[in-house]
Amino acid sequence: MDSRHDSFVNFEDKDDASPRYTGVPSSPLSSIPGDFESQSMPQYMGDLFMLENSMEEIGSPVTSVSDNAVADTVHVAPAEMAPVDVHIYVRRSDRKRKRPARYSQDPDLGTITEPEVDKVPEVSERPTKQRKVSQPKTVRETRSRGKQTLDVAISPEPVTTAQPGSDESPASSNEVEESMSLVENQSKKSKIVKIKVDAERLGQILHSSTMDTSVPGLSVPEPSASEPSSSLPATPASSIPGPSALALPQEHTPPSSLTFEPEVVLPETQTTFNDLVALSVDLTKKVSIKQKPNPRGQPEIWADYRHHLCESLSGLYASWQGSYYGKNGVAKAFMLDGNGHARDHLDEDVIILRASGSMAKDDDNSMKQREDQEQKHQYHAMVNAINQQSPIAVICGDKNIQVQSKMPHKYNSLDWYKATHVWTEKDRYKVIKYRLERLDPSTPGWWVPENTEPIVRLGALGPPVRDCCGSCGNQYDQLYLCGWLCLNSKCDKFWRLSDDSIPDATQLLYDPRFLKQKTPWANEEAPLTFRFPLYFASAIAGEDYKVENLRGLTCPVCGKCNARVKWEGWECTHCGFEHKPVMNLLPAASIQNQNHPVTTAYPSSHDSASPHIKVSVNFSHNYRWITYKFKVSATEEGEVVHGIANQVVREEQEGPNEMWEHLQGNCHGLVRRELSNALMNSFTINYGMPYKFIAAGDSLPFTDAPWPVTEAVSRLNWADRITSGNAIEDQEKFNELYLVAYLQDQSMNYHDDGEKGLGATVATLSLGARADMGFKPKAPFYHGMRSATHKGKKMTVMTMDEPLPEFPNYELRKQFIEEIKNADLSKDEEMARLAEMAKELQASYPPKKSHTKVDDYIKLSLGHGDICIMRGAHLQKWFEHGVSPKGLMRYALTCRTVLPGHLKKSELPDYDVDLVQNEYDGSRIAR
Ligand SMILES: O=C(O)CCC(=O)C(=O)O
Repeated sequence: MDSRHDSFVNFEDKDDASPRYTGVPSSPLSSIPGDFESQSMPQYMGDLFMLENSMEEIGSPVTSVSDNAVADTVHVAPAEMAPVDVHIYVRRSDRKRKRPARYSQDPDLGTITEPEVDKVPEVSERPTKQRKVSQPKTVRETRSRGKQTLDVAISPEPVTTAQPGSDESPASSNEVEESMSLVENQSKKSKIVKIKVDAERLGQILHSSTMDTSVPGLSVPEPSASEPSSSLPATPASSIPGPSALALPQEHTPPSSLTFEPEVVLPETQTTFNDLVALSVDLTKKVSIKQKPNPRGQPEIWADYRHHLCESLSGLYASWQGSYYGKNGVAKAFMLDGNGHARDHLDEDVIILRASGSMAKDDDNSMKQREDQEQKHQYHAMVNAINQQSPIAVICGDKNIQVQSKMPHKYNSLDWYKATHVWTEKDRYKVIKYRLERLDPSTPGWWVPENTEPIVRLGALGPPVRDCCGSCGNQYDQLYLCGWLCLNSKCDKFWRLSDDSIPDATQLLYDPRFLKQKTPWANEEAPLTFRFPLYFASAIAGEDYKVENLRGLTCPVCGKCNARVKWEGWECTHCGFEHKPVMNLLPAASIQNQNHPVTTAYPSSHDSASPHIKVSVNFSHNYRWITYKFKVSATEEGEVVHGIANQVVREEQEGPNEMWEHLQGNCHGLVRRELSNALMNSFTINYGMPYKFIAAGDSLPFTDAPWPVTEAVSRLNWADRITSGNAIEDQEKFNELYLVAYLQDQSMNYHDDGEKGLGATVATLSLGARADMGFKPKAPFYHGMRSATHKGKKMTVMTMDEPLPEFPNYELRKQFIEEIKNADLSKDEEMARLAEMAKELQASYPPKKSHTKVDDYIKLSLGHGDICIMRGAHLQKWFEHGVSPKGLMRYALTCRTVLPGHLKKSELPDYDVDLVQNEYDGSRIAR
């Protein structure tokens, strides 16, 4: 199989060690010394992020208003705590009410969907009663990050529960339909009191009483005449955050028909709870992709294909498959596409996402989490991004379910973000989650639906509730309205509510104060625009061939990402923008390696070969000709010849130096071919007979070729003759030349040139940078095992190919092959036996010895002007070769003989492929 296209260009700086295909972070965690879990984080960062086991102290007493919509308890702080404030209210329950804001699985979306519209905390089926609650003592304000916040504790005084006009008996503490948990730090000592609260009604009351209607965007209904809102206790809206600071959506305004119980005190923190539920539901609403509204704008950059995106944004986002990109241990970018985690969130300013990894395909082919996510490199890279205040770029795919609007393109840049929180949650498995906040939220993002206003702006709700774990002592923000949770995955209270229960993962609603908090950074400037500056040719020789200067184009006109496909420069396939700076060429003199100077003497060899390879050497025409002969199968031989050129060869008239310099300026039409959602690594062009693996018609006549092409064909024919001993009239002449131009770091993966209908000899002239070329037997041949599918079942079976003596398990394999040949087995029996044999072969390998990897038999070091000839009808069937150049720029001019009959009539070229030229005879370099 031809796998030469499998390698993609990594356009990043040379020092980047990141893998090309995966979302695995690129770099070692060099910036994270030792055991990260035990590190203290800087005090000044304390407000900005949550980090497991970080030891930052916030100091202020923490009160958490907590409740999920179905939890039943009010946690009351112990009596000795001071100050003690009571904020409980009552309502009549509404047993008909739908379940609270909760997520449900929508088969259409295949993911979580918006909660039910009627979003109120769940109520019990029990009859309800009004409860009188003790009056609050004080409301204490504390200051946090320059904002007023409310610390609330609750008095341990008894709770009365008789509702006026109700004949129901007081509810027991078990009769709670909704609760709010007000917890002081010493949660272990908390006393639990259960009350009924009608959140909706409460919301109504509060809307009509404490809302500051002057807040822009706030929609508050006029209180109706029947509403005794004037009897509300006077709580200056200006003194507290909460509803006065909320911009509540109209649809969550409660109905105005309910009556108010004047004896109930309305605490401000409580005030927000019901609104918080509604707000949370509204903020986390999800709409199916088809129903998403149009965005108000367009992304700065966009792409149709992942490889065009990655090549254009390399250095910022170069993850061909994964959703995450990091470099040197710092998170750089995320790609958000598909469904994500159930509680992923993406609004105009905030993103919550799950760490990538730990997923595997389920039986139904969907990706499912299969194991706990651990705090690995990606986690630490996010922590580094937080600590270093290093912005993160976010790209959104058109399959993203969280984003509020329809994505105009397959991939769209969103914006730059601050990483603010990393933490661990738990569903079935532990999940690592991140919170990102827009770096500059001053103007609405382009993806905000047109004609809409944000529901609530960043920071408008004040800071989130923060509490401290009674067991591990760590402090965390409260993430969900169900209550505060310890997020230290090593703590015995991890992911437990204050009553020690584990929250129902399907019922979790984000606390809007957590979602919408504002995190100040010292510098909130984006480090780059997504439209990268254009590259202009450098005056420095060779600079234009450097990998970082080859990255794709983020079109300055339309924003489309276009990989660099043409040798001549960049083109936008959307708007036609072109950028073709004239490249500064590398002179032949620059090829000389001062450590290994090539002189007029026969150059020394830098090749290596396995001991079983027969090596012979000849010297002629200023080439050192080394021949490597080896068995390519049990019955056939093949050879690889390496002609190492010296200075005389290189400097010959129309020789390698002149060819090299001419080709750089005159070989037009080189392209990186687009093949099944990838681009071939290097630039290529084909002359003469069409070479099958390139689409027919992509070949040019030799008459259109620059002179070094026809010169190379002639020289390679000559080299084949003098190394094979064939007379010119017996020679199967080359009629095709495939020219490959490798720029820095481009390479060709292991492949064979065994397309059917090709002659037995393939020869290459190498120009420019030195390259390693490896030859090895194909893995199934070498190890005697291959994968097979039999009756729909995937299995590894032994191959029946006769092994070579140097292969592993040589004797055993021969014995097995004989056994199969002599046994009279049905196909099923044979496959079963071959599978058993493969197991036995595997078992006989020493521990840690790979049974898929194969080492090179021969490694050539090809220099400028060198010739490589592969000869043998079966060499390409059993062996493969791969090339990795080591310098800035290299050409390989490879000739084959495309035999008559190889191409269908329709594939035959409509030009003459015969080379009318003088045959090269090497006379100028004879020695
Ligand atoms: O780059 C080279 O030297 C060889 C190229 C090659 O293997 C091919 O064209 O198939």
